[in-house]
Amino acid sequence: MAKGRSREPLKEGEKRKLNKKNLRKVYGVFKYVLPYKKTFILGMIALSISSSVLLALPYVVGKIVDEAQGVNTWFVKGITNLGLLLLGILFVQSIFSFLRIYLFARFSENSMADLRKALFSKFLSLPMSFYDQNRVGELVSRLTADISQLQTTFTTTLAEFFRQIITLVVGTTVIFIMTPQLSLFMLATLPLIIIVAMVFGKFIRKMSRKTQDHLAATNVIAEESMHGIQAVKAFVNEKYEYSRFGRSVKELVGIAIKTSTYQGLFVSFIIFFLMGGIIGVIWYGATLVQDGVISMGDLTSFVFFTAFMGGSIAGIGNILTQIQRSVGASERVLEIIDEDGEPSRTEGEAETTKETKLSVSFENVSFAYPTRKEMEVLKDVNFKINPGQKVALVGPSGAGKSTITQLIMRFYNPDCGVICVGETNIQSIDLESYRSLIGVVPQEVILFGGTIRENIAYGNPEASEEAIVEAAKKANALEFINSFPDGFNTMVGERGVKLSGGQRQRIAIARAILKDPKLLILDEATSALDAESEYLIQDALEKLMADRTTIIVAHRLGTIKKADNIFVIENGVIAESGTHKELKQKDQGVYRNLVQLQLQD
Ligand SMILES: Nc1ncnc2c1ncn2[C@@H]1O[C@H](COP(=O)(O)OP(=O)(O)OP(=O)(O)O)[C@@H](O)[C@H]1O
Repeated sequence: MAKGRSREPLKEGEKRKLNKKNLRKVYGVFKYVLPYKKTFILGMIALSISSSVLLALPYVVGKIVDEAQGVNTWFVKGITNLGLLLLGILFVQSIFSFLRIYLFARFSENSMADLRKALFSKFLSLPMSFYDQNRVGELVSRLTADISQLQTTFTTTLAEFFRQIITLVVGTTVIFIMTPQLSLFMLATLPLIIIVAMVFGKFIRKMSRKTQDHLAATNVIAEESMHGIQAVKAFVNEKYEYSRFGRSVKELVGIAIKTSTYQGLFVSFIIFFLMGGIIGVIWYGATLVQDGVISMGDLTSFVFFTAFMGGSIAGIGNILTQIQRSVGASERVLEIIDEDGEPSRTEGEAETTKETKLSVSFENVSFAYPTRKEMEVLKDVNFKINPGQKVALVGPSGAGKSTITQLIMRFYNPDCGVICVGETNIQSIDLESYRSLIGVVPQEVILFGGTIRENIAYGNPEASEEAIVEAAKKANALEFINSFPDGFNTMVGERGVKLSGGQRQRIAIARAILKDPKLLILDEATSALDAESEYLIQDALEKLMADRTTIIVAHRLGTIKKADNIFVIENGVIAESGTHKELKQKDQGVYRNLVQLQLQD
C-alpha cells in the first residue's frame, strides 16, 4: 500500500538547499553509482590531470614573454622550445579531456540506466492505490526529467565543479608564490566586486522572471478572451475585455521598464567597477614591473591565471544551482523507490489452486477506495460463484460492479471479509501465480505499440505461432488480420493501422483465449457496434466462456439472459440474485426496473 504521502506536483527546476539533511537524502542514489566507482575514480584522475596541465599554460606563456625580453631564468630556454612545450601541454590536456568526458559519460550512463530500470520496475510493482493518488504524467517525469537532471550532474556538473575548484586552489597558490604583492592587491579588490556583481545579477534574473511571468499572465487574458469570444460578444463585453488587457499591459510596461533600468545599472556597474578593478590590478602590476619587482612574463602569467580563475568563479553559481536541482530530483526519485510494492502474499503458504474451474466467493466483504476512505463502495457483500458458472453483475452506474472485479483481481484488498477461490483465501496465494489464473477482457481494450502478433501473444508470451493463429481464429479475428497486407505483422497503434473498436475487442478476446484462464472477467462494452461486429464478438466470447467460470459486468440484455446467475448490485450491496426468468417476475424488483429503464436489448 502507498503511504499516502502527499506528492504535490513540483515545479520544473525545483531546487533544494544544500544542507546536511538534504544531502543525506541523496545517499540513496549512491547505491546506483557505487558499482561504477572505478570508472568514476579514473575519470577524476583524468580530470585532475587535465585541469592541472591546463594551469601550466599561463605559467609557460609568462616564461615565453620573459624569454622574448631576455630575462628568462627558468630551466627551459628558447622561444621554440617553450612554444613546443606549450603545444605538448595542449596535447596532453586534450587527451585527458577526452578521457575525462568518456569516463564520466560511461559512469553516468551506466549508473543512471540502473536507476531508470529500478524506478520502472518499482512503477510496475506499485499497487493500484498508488496510481489513484498520483498522476501518470507526473510519474513519467521522474523517469525522464528527474533522471536526466541527475545524469547531467553526474556527466558534466560534478566534473565541472571539481575542475573549477582545482582551478581556483591551484591558481591561487601559484599566483601567490609567483607574485605575492599583486595577488594580495587583487584579492583585496576583485572578489568583493565579483560577489556584489553576483548578488546584483541574481536580483536582475529575478526581475526578468517577474517580467516574463507578467507577460504570460497578459497573454492568458488575451487567450481567454479569444477562446470565449462568443461569450464576450454575446454579453457585449468587448470594452471590459479590452480594459482588462490594457490594465495588464500597462502593468507589464511598468515592470519591464523597471527591470531594464536595473539591467542598465548592472551593465554600468560591471563596466565601471569590474573593469575598473581589472584595470587597477593591471595598473598596479605595471608599476611592479616598472620597479623591477616582477617581470613582464610574471604579469602576463598573472593575467592569464586570473582570467581562468574569474571564469571558474563565474561558473560556480550556475553549478551550485544545478547541484541543488539534482538534490531535488534525487529526492523525488528516491521517494518512489522507497514506496512499498504490492504485497505478494499476506498470510499462509503459497498455494496455487489446482482446480481446473474455479469457484469464487465473497464472505462479508466491505471495501472503500484508499483515496476515498469515507465512502464505502461495497457493504458486507456475500456471494458464491460455482465452478464453470457464468454470472452477470448488473446494476446502475456507480453501484460497485467494477469494484467487485478489481477486488477479485487483487488490485485492492478488502477492508473487511475474505475473498476465496476454491477454499483458499486469495491473499494467501502468491500474487503472480494468482493473477495468472485470471483472464480479463476489458471494456476499453488497450493495445500496445507493436504488431498484432505481439498484442495477441501478450496473453502468453511463450505461445507458439500455431497457438496464436488458433486463438485469433477462435476470436473471429483471423479474417480481418489476414485482410491486412502484413497480416500478423501489421503494426497497430500510432505507427500503424488503427483498429476499430470491434477489432480491438477481438484481439483482446484472442489474448484471453491464449491465456486460457481458469477464471474469466468480462467487462462488457457499453458502446453499440454494428450488427456484424456484434455477432462476431458474441460468438467469440461464447467460445471463450465455454466451460469456464466467468464473471461478466453486463450491459446487454442478450448476455444477461444467458447467464446462469445474475447479481443485481445497488449501492454496494447485492440487492437481488437469480436467473433472468426469476428476477423478471419479481414485482417492484430492482432488476425488473433496471431492465425497463436501462439495459439495451
Ligand atoms: N479508483 C477509485 N478511487 C476512488 N473511487 C472510485 C474508484 N473507482 C471507482 N470509484 C467509486 O466507487 C463507486 C463504484 O464504482 P464502480 O466503478 O465499481 O461502479 P460500476 O457499478 O462498475 O459503474 P459503471 O457501470 O458506471 O462502470 C463509484 O462511486 C465510483 O465513483
